[in-house]
Amino acid sequence: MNSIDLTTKQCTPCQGGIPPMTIEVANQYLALAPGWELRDDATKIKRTFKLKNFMDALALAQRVGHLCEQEGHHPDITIGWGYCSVVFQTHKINGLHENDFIMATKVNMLAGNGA
Ligand SMILES: C[C@H](O)[C@H](O)[C@H]1CNC2=NC(N)=NC(=O)C2=N1
Repeated sequence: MNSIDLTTKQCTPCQGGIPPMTIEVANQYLALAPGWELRDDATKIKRTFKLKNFMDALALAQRVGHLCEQEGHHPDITIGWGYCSVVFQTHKINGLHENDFIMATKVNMLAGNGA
């Protein structure tokens, strides 16, 4: 599991009709996505990036948004002074899918090591 580089994978369309990832599997995927945490009974993942000010948070949100639009898998993003929080869920299954973790690792790569 740890040897898989999710950043080399693409999001695949999720049509629903499959069960969401179990918490056990989600925890294994989390090991590949440093900084991300499970939320809402393991139906979502979240990471909050700290930035220097409001405009840097806004800029990160824009960059994350463009990346996610390219992949067709979209986050909920919240920004404020000095932070940008990113949440992923696969809506069709009201829970987590590998796509969410692919995006988490791609966002990590884009954002650098900001915690
Ligand atoms: C049709 C379209 O591909 C889907 O509605 C996509 C769009 N972006 C999405 N983004 C996220 N985060 N979860 C989804 O289930 C999702 N579904």
